[in-house]
Amino acid sequence: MARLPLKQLLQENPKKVLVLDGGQGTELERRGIEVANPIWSTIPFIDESFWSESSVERKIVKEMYSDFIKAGAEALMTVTYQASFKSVSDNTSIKTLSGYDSLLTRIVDFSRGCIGEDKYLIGSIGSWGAHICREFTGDYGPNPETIDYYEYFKPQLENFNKSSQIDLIAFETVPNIHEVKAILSWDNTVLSKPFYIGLSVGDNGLLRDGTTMAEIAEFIKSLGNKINPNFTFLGINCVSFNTSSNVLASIHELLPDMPLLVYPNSGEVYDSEHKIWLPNGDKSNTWDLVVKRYIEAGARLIGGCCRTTPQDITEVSEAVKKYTK
Ligand SMILES: C[S+](C)CC[C@H](N)C(=O)O
Ligand SMILES: N[C@@H](CCS)C(=O)O
Ligand SMILES: [Zn+2]
Repeated sequence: MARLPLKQLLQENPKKVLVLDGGQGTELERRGIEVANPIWSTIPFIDESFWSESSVERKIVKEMYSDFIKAGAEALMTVTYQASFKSVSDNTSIKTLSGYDSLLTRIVDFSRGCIGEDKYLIGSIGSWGAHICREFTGDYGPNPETIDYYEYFKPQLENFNKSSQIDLIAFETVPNIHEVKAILSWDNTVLSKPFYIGLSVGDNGLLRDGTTMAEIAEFIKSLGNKINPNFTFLGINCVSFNTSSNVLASIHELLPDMPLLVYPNSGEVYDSEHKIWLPNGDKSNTWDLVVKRYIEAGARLIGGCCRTTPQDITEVSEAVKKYTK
């Protein structure tokens, strides 16, 4: 394996900041793939025709990875954000656990083939809310504490745990405190490789369900040494570009020793009913400025989420080089 284990890389190089890719789902959409459906960006992988060398969609996915790498990405994600067993089995002809497991393994192996051995491959798992498009509201109904998050995540988690290709598991765009607590209650028999949690935070600096960053920090501190040692980064993703550096700084202040990650969206706002992005009224910051702030706030993994492109990652990568010299 050409790459060092991720934790070793970070421990041996305390100043190292890894550059992540941009938003895969919206980037595929920009390149002509129709993603407005219940399994969102995983849709191209479902039809058997994707796996033939002549597939146009296959070429698009390969080119996307190649362009993110050219832009400077060192860690790239599988396109499996909305590929939970529930989402896939409810909405495609794949109904069995074994069929589902084969699909994920195929996607993971294909993704590794696209990015090569020296880049890190992150297994993307969208939050529970993603399958009902509530990742930007955190509205998990009247009893979010009774949802069986483990049952929901288990098939995807087990596939990524056992995969030798996946370096890091990503719980992305998590908007609800009960889901955060559930994930952090799993020990290293359930989550047996490095993982992170990307919180979905509003412009008001609160988790989408209204929980403060201070409450989240207190909860993490309360776990003490019972915390799963594979918990590698905490951070934010798909938060607005403009507010992201303030939110990250507030988490850093509360948890100064926690390695952080950040990959904001473009600042456009998702209309979940029509599955379209509404314009960003105020793109007042630049990547150069926000990346500088992210690094000051303890970020070790920086990239872009929805509606960010290889051009954004070029700017992220240049800024990371500049501020980690
Ligand atoms: C991060 S959002 C743009 C993903 C898509 C959303 N869950 C949907 O299903 O429309
Ligand atoms: N990794 C996912 C996150 C969506 S919020 C994507 O970029 O498509
Ligand atoms: Zn996003």
